[in-house]
Amino acid sequence: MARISLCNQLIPSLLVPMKQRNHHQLMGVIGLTRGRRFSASSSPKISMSLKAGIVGLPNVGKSTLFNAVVENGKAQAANFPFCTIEPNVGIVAVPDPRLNVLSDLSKSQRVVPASLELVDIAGLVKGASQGEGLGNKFLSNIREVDSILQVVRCFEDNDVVHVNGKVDPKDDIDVINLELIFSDLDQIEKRMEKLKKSKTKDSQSKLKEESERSGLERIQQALMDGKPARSVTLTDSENESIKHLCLLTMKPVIYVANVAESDLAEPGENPHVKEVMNLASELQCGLVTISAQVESELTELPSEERTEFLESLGVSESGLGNLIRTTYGVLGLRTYFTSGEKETKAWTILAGMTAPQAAGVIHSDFEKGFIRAETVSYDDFVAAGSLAAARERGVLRSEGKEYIVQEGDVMLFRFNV
Ligand SMILES: Nc1ncnc2c1ncn2[C@@H]1O[C@H](COP(=O)(O)OP(=O)(O)OP(=O)(O)O)[C@@H](O)[C@H]1O
Ligand SMILES: [Mg+2]
Repeated sequence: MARISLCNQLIPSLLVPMKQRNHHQLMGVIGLTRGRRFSASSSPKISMSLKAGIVGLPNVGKSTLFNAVVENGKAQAANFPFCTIEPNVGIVAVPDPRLNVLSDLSKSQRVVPASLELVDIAGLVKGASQGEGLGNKFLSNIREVDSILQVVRCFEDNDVVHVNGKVDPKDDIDVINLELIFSDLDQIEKRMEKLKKSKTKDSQSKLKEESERSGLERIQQALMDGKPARSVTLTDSENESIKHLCLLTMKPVIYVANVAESDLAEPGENPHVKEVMNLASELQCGLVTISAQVESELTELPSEERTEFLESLGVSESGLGNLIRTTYGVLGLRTYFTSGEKETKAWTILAGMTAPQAAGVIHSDFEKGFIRAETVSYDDFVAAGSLAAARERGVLRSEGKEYIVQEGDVMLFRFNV
């Protein structure tokens, strides 16, 4: 079911027990994320946080981008007072215009967007997988993220030093990819040694180990050919058995072409960007063009001056919304909503999740005691104006345990505890 391996936990760790018993309609929960508590009575609540790591060579604009996104995320979602957990980890809201529409219709007291956690990882250099430039430490930081945003320098500026002396996106991408590949090869080798020595007798575990071994052998071959692990088609059991290794080249990648402000209006004219575009499609990666410098300057401006500045550069909006939405999409995530007077909230699930699993994202009790879900598509909800009106029109459906939650569903769960 889950198409991607998420090393970072997907389901929110713990939720405070519900006070009431028996049949409930869901609403108002309290979530704990990474040891931080966001109570229902104070405004910020974070449903499920997935990590995206900003990766790249040194001095390509990673921190500039991180600061702009996090600063902007804060400004956009003032309901995240704990935005920055550590200096280089920030939480950003996933912009979604549907939230305000739903909130207006339901006259909600607050809006809670889905969120992403962004990690600014230090620059990698050639030899990182052998420990060069603290490489092993940085590579282990990458192991903990769910997706990789690889910043690729596409701007020329003699005042900004390039570690390899010239702007060359293909070379830069190759350096990073090779280090990730080396690191995975190293890890696979160690794991294979362990599996060789395994004395497992029980047949179930033996089968598992067999799956792991065959999966790893195929990945190893691909890596030796310079291809990422994600390019290998694995069986479900192979996929499952290798998940625990959190292989770096298994993670989805988005290239972030960092361009000069003069290239923002027509990025396709820049030969460096063209090169990154070709590589992105060849390597099945996402692509976003952005100017980290411009985004960072935008955060310094009062909001009324931002549009003017963007217009002077020939663009109509900041690239950050697109970057965050693309990251969310590349992770194979879907959004469903709950919407009522108290709040309208976007919940994050994986594509293919059933109604009970989606309910479990809010609270594990909702999954255990799931009875049914009342659900209506976003468009039908908006046309009707409310859940009650949707029910009267006959567009609010009652769905059971097998229902696969669809993008944009507005849901109400009935459950028993
Ligand atoms: N699009 C751009 N156009 C021009 N200059 C830029 C652009 N993006 C970033 N820079 C400049 O590049 C320099 C390096 O940026 P930054 O510190 O963000 O890099 P970094 O990748 O985080 O580096 P490190 O790996 O060393 O932490 C800064 O001076 C920044 O202003
Ligand atoms: Mg930096």
